[in-house]
Amino acid sequence: MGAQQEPENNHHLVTSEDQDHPANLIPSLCAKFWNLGWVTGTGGGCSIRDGDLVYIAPSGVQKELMKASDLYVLSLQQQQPDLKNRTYVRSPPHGKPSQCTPLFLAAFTRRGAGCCIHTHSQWAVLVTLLLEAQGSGSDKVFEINNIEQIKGFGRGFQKSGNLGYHDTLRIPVIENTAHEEDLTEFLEEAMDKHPDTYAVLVRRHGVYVWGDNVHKAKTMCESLDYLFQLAVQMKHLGIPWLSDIPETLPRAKADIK
Ligand SMILES: CSCCC(=O)C(=O)COP(=O)(O)O
Ligand SMILES: [Zn+2]
Repeated sequence: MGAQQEPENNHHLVTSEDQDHPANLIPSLCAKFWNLGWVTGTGGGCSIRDGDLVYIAPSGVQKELMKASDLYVLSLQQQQPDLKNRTYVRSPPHGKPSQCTPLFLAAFTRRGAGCCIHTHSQWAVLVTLLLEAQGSGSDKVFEINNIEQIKGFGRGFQKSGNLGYHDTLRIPVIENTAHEEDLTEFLEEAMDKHPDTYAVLVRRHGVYVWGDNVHKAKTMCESLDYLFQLAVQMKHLGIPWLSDIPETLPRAKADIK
C-alpha cells in the first residue's frame, strides 16, 4: 500500500488516465530524453504549463524514473507578482522542486511558452566549448545556416511560420553559474537581447528550449540537438558553420533576393 495522499494536497491535479496530461507526459518525455543522453544522472528536465497551472519535476531525482505523483504544481496567478518565494498548489510528500523552476517560469511568463525542456546534451556542451575556444567575443552566439533542419524552428516570438533553408539560426550562449537558479537573470537578459530565439545555451552545462506547446518545444529541441551534433562534426572536418550557397548552384527564383 503506497503512502496515503492527503486530499487537501490536491492530488487530483496529478491523477489522470490521459497519457497527454502534463503529469503523465513529463515522466514519459523524460524517459525518452534519458535515452537520448539529455537527462543523465538527474540532470536536465522538463516543465509543462497547462493554462494557469505549471507542472514541475522534483529536484535531484532520476528524471527517467519519475512518476506523476512526484510532480509539483504551481499556479501562476497565485504566484504573481512574486515568482521568487514560490508556493505550490500541489507538492509530493517529500523532496523539493527542480532548481530549474525559475528558468522554466521565465519561458512561461516572458514568452508565453507551453513547455520548456532543459537538457544536459553533450552536443550542446561541446558547441559551447568550441565557441569558447574561438574566443574574441564570438563565443556568445551559436550561428549556423544553409542546413535543412533549420526549418524545424519557429521564426520567433509572436511570429508565424518557420525559418527557411537560407536563414541563419542564432542561439545565444550564457555563462554557467554555481547554482542553477542563478542562471535566471542571464537567461532573461538573453531573451531580451534575442527576442526571436526559442533556446539559450548554457556554457559547459546544456541548453534550455521552449515552445508554444509540447510538440513545438520537443521538435525544436530535437532539431537543435541534431544541429549541435552536425556542428561538432563540421568543426572536426574544417567545414564552417556559416556559408554562402555558391552562386554556381541553382537557386529557385523565389529564393533570389
Ligand atoms: C547533476 S544535475 C545538477 C543540477 C542541474 O544542472 C539540473 O539541470 C537538474 O536540476 P534538478 O534540481 O532538476 O535536479
Ligand atoms: Zn542543468
